[in-house]
Amino acid sequence: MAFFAHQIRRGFSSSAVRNVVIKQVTIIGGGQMGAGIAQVAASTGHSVTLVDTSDDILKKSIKTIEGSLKRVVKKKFADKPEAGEEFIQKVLKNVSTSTDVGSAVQGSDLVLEAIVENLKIKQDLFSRLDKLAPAHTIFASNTSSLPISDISSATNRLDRFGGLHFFNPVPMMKLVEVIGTSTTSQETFDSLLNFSKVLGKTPVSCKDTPGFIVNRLFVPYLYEAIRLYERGHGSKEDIDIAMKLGVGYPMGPFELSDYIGLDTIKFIMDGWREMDPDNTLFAPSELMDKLVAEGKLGKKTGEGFYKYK
Ligand SMILES: CCCCCCCCCCCCC[C@H](O)CC(=O)SCCNC(=O)CCNC(=O)[C@H](O)C(C)(C)COP(=O)(O)OP(=O)(O)OC[C@H]1O[C@@H](n2cnc3c(N)ncnc32)[C@H](O)[C@@H]1OP(=O)(O)O
Ligand SMILES: NC(=O)c1ccc[n+]([C@@H]2O[C@H](COP(=O)([O-])OP(=O)(O)OC[C@H]3O[C@@H](n4cnc5c(N)ncnc54)[C@H](O)[C@@H]3O)[C@@H](O)[C@H]2O)c1
Repeated sequence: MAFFAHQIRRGFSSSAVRNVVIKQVTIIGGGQMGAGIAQVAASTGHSVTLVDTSDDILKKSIKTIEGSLKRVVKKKFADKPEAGEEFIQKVLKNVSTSTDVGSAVQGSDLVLEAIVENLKIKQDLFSRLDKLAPAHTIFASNTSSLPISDISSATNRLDRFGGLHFFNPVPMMKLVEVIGTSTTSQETFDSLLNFSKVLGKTPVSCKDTPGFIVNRLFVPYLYEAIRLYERGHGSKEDIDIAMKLGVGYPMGPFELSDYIGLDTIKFIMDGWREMDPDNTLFAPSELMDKLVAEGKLGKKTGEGFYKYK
């Protein structure tokens, strides 16, 4: 950590902004990840504004949050259902929704982006936000696979920009990867670390390298699983059982891929192949391409490697 902090500090710019205690959070993108992050931030007393492109999507996000909170209170308030209901209402009160990013970022200490995994779309969003958000506001991206420095390059707040990579499902997964680029200031990095802790998560410090820590190790494993299956070395059911019972993973690679979404996975792999075309690790999978082309994207569409319903 000392070495890493030193590396980060080297890039510290002359910004006058000091440690920001994050109270008010704007989350852009109310999908799987954005809704989960909004839930956890609101549950820990933050004032959250969730932004998406339509009111219908935002209604669905709030329904998802409500459903997940019900699962949380079932355990947390097992003997006190009234207290559980009170908790849910209190948390929901902390979340407001908006389709207007301009007004949503006013007064915000942190803008956390969890929209589609597309560099150009993320850059366009942040470039716009940079002109609208207060000077002290920290920007962060939840990207799984894009360099944070490529996203932040669309802004003039390089010292107040970092990565906060959460894991799916956010309410259950304890880890947050905190990513500092060579220009992220120490103050910004510390604010993001503290924020992750206040959310009840365990942060780890990462450099802005492909896949950070988890996905750098995880992607080769997932991809080798699909190749094993394509070569006929094992059924997907047996590969899943093997990894659950042999290594203690809660989900096998095919179950997990269906859970993450095959479109997200394909998007990430296609992007990495574009950046490093000769790396055999990122070679395309016929089966994955076929499933995505057929709209079999995993749990969310009712079918992926497995059928649901
Ligand atoms: C195959 C080839 C593919 C190649 C592709 C390569 C490219 C890959 C690219 C990477 C993609 C991006 C990845 C991303 O950047 C990073 C990630 O997020 S990776 C995903 C990490 N997540 C996991 O690994 C999840 C592992 N699974 C689990 O931990 C558990 O299975 C689970 C999800 C917690 C569910 O638990 P289970 O025991 O299985 O099932 P239950 O339903 O009984 O749940 C247990 C317990 O948890 C409560 N719960 C579950 N979900 C929620 C929720 N959303 N909100 C609230 N509570 C929840 C549930 O109620 C249960 O509570 P209990 O009954 O015990 O009180
Ligand atoms: N799915 C995962 O397991 C996972 C895990 C960690 C990180 N991530 C990353 O999190 C991000 C979001 O992933 P997700 O799975 O939640 O995606 P998702 O498709 O579930 O949600 C994305 C949401 O963003 C909205 N959106 C798109 N463009 C927008 C814009 N310009 N302004 C406002 N809203 C916009 C969409 O309407 C959608 O509701 C991606 O960068 C992804 O790589 C995903």
